[in-house]
Amino acid sequence: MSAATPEHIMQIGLGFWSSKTLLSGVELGVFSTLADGPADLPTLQSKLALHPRSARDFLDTLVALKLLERENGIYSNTPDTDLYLDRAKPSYIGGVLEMANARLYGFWGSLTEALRSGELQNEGKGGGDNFFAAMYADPDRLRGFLGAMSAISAGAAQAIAGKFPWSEYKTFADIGSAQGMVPATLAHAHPHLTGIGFDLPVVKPVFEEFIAQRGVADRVRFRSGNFFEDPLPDVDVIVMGHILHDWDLAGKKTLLGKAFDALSKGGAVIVYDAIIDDDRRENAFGLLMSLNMLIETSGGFDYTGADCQAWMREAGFSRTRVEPLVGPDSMVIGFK
Ligand SMILES: C[S@@+](CC[C@H](N)C(=O)[O-])C[C@H]1O[C@@H](n2cnc3c(N)ncnc32)[C@H](O)[C@@H]1O
Repeated sequence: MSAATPEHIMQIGLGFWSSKTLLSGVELGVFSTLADGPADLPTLQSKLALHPRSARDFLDTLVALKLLERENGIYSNTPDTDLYLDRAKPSYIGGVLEMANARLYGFWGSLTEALRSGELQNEGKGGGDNFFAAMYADPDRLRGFLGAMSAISAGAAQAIAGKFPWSEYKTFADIGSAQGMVPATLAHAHPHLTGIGFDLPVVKPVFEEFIAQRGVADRVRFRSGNFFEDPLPDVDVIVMGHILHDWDLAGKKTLLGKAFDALSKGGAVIVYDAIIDDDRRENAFGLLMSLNMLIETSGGFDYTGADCQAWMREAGFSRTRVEPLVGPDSMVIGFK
């Protein structure tokens, strides 16, 4: 029998110390600055406008957290932070962390209140605009959010391009496409495919710019629409990534029913999210994501593969299966 220790409890209980140190590092541009070249403490203190009191503690904390390296007093990025946290590189994933720092970090402070009230705790608290309306009223936040979605979905997009039998299909639509990471990745990997990114009208210019940059504008088009009010495009495959978890059970079932109606016979729907394991005890990220939906939405929640397959069968899909993608994400496929 293993002896009890407080270590695990304390690591989780004070986990926000490490989290916020990284988020402030991204906000201050520590990693982008060091991507220009290694630097010593006085140089960084001046370039990052840090007060002398804690500059050394801050940078050495990042060293101890294995997010920076230090040799003979000279700080540099690790290979990971240089690739993923330098704003000048296309591989930058800091958009998600900037969003977490600017929004979620504060909103999660109200988790206890949310658990008691069942009410969201973000910009929409107290009956304001819904999450997307509030976010999309500000062009900078719109771009930031859509870019963050691309960073979150890049790995899943590659896995979906590799794991689904695309050679059997010709057309697809990505419903709630954001900037278009999934359509761009699918079109790039499979030159026989043509696709549609379907999202709210305000997303169009950001989508079209991204698709042109990726060189697939001849095969991927944008369609403006509201997925609760408008019909979904008639295609062979419908993808819904990080969509179903935003909505309550009725909304989830409505979207799956609309996908079934729009698909051609023999078509398929691919739903991906941080799908929770059926026993609801392993995928901590998926369960935390569901709490994040409590903070961010009025009825959204994450779900297991068994839940989603049952909803798909209820919508009319005849065969369903779950396949892991990358990290905490899995896809649930339903065949019409
Ligand atoms: C959480 S993001 C997911 C983006 C992308 N599928 C991914 O996985 O990275 C949800 C997307 O749904 C879009 N959306 C929200 N409500 C919508 C609606 N009623 N009709 C169409 N799109 C909507 C948002 O604009 C946003 O791009």
